[in-house]
Amino acid sequence: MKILTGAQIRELDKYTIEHEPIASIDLMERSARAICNAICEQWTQSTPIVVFAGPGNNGGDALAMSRMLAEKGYVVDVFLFNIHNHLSEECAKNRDRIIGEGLVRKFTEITANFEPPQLTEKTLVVDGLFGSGLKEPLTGGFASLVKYINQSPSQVVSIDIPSGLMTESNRPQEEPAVVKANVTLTLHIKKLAMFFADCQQYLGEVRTLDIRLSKYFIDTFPSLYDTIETSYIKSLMLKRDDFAHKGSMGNALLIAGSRGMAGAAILASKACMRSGAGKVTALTPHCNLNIMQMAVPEAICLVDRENYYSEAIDTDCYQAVGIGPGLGKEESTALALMSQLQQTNCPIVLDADALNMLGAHGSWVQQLPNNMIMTPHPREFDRLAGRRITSDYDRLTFARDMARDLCAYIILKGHYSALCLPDGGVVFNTTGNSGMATAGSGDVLTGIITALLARGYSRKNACLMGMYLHGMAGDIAAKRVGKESLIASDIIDSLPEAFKNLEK
Ligand SMILES: NC(=O)C1=CN([C@@H]2O[C@H](COP(=O)(O)OP(=O)(O)OC[C@H]3O[C@@H](n4cnc5c(N)ncnc54)[C@H](OP(=O)(O)O)[C@@H]3O)[C@@H](O)[C@H]2O)[C@@H](O)CC1
Ligand SMILES: Nc1ncnc2c1ncn2[C@@H]1O[C@H](COP(=O)(O)OP(=O)(O)O)[C@@H](O)[C@H]1O
Ligand SMILES: [K+]
Repeated sequence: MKILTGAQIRELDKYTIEHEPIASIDLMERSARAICNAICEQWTQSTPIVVFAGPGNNGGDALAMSRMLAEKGYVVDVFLFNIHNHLSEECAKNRDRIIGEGLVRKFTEITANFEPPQLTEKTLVVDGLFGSGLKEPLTGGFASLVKYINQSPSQVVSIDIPSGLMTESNRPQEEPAVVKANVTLTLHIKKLAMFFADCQQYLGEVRTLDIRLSKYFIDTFPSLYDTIETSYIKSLMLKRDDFAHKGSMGNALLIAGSRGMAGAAILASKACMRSGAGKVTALTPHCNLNIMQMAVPEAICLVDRENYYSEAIDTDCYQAVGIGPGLGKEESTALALMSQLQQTNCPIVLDADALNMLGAHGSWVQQLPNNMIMTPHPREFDRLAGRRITSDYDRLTFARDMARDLCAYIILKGHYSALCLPDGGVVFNTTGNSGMATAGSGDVLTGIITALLARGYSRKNACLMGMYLHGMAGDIAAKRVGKESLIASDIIDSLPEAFKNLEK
């Protein structure tokens, strides 16, 4: 599903209104009906409802919804904020309708002073102050109202997006004036901010309500942001030839591990073997040889004479190389890494310490050959970027620019990992769960993507499939062992079932 910016959503609304065609006020009725139904599913008529409506169409939705809830027998008190004596056309029409019907218990239009109502544990607050039209952070009276809502013991439902939250960029504020919702009922399409970790505290449970906006517009309008579709991933699956042999199924090399970090190499190599590569070779320090051979007997081991990776090797016989898990950050390792990158011609995945070493030698990042795949978690990305980035939107923007400048594939890892492509596009992954927040999960991802590259998937497809399979295996593992007990090996153990799901 594409993700549209606030400006694009306004165009989508406009296009739907012109081409369905449907009057703007009727589209608002449709949104309000969907919101009303969602609330009725979760709260009974015995719940007193307090609605805060703003001056724009978000407020219009809230007013229309209040009328519908009142028609269904809910006790509704409505506060419409019209401080500047200017309401959007649809908001004004809905104010007139609400007054005309007279079904809500109390309707107050605030033009100056506001006496806040009592909000109790029983009250349901509906926040329809501001939606996708918010232009800047809330201040003054609106900020005080948001604070009042957030300090109350009431449940809060936000219409479209919690008021105060921007649809895209939200920079850290000292005292953020953003409603903290328990449930966000977002209209038709999730907003970009909903994919960021730093916005989750405001969103609560996000439910997307279908308001039948133009499918044609969404399908044909170019968008920078997209989410992975299962059907698309299934369509990418390469068939195994009946006459396949291990030499034709890809030879993958992993450069991983150092003294005390054999586990990273083991996890990456096992995941690589489980992801379809014909042969996996691990280049690892001599001190880890025995444990590697015992833990992953299927893998071939090449040995570095030091306790860490110290020397680049010839990679001509491999179809893909994964570098980084547990590598350590010795200066000679960093030099070996740079030399390796210059002399390796096949696709390369850079993870963990490989990224940290590049970050520590700032100028090296700009010298990277084209087409690198990088899989940083947020802190690793900040090291690569050479500065502490304070918002998830800024980090994503930085990663997008870096992917374009370096012609690289950057997977910014997180709950919704984001693949930034050389053409400037971003694809969010939708599989995976918090059980995967456990050491070694990232090493598994490196192994999976390296295997897929060796198998012959393009860089883009290996990244998409890798993120998806990794998350799906994590979801299968969470069902089996629960999120609390999940460890990285469980993700590997669930890879067979994840692959089987894609073959169905
Ligand atoms: N038919 C449709 O189009 C549909 C629209 N839909 C609904 O409409 C919502 C979008 O509506 P919207 O575009 O009217 O914007 P909205 O979020 O209500 O805010 C605008 C108001 O806020 C004000 N304002 C802005 N920033 C401010 C600030 N910092 N501090 C204070 N005020 C500020 C701004 O003032 P102005 O800049 O105009 O002076 C204006 O008055 C969307 O989220 C969805 O709920 C759905 O029903 C689907 C069909
Ligand atoms: N809350 C979460 N939801 C979904 N996926 C997660 C979550 N936490 C971690 N992951 C996934 O687990 C992996 C963790 O990688 P990383 O931080 O590099 O771990 P490590 O360095 O320990 O191997 C990433 O692929 C990430 O997307
Ligand atoms: K809102």
